[in-house]
Amino acid sequence: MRVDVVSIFPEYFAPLELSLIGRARANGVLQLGVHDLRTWTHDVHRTVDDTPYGGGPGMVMRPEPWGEALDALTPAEAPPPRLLVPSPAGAPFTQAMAYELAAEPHLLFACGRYEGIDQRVLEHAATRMPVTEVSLGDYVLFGGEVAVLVILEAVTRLLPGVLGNAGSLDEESHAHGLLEAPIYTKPPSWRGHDVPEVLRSGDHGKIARWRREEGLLRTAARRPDLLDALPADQLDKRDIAA
Ligand SMILES: COc1cccc(COC(=O)c2cn[nH]c2)c1
Repeated sequence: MRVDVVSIFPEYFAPLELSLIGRARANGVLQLGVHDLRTWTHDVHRTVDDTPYGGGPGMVMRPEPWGEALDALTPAEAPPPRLLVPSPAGAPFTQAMAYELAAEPHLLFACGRYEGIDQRVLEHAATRMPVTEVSLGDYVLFGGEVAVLVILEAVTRLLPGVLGNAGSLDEESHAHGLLEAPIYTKPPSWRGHDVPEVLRSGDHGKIARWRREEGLLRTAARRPDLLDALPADQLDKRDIAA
């Protein structure tokens, strides 16, 4: 997968050299390009923002530098990249979207700052490539950079060969639309707290049932919204005989 990121703070992405994403790059699973938006400015002050039409606080990112940046990063002959714009006004980012993005050959991230990017940038881009504004949650950050780090981590770990034990993918939270059950390791007793007996029983059927039950109870307690989203056949309300 190729990923390009455009930002006025390209140094935000230095950490990507480290940890798993660094390994993904090393073994060629991920090609990452980080670009400074100011590359595509031509004035002596390298201006990327201006005041908002219609008034209001803050500044807006000008369309011209973005237009030239997206042109430069959208190769004419190859299939167009998918443009992702982290934004408080975006569609919720979910594990399902992470899987969807992990299947894309080329992602192009636009990091907004200030009050945002002139809307015409997205309108024009949409005539050449798929454009998705994506939200990580109902709060406002200074800019899209941190959101891109989150999305890239969620997506990269789904790429083949990035996670050592692929098994850990299909049992994690949100893999089945539910929260994961509690997990334990040695010692069997620690500061008076014991590991649930069932997990040490060796009865794998019983363990699987216990984990599903615990996952359902946790989901009902912390994320009832996820229960409502479950396909009917996956959830027998009696399962949560609390
Ligand atoms: C595109 O314009 C802007 C403007 C301001 C901040 C940002 C960064 O994104 C967020 O703040 C965000 C993403 N998910 N939840 C919050 C983008």
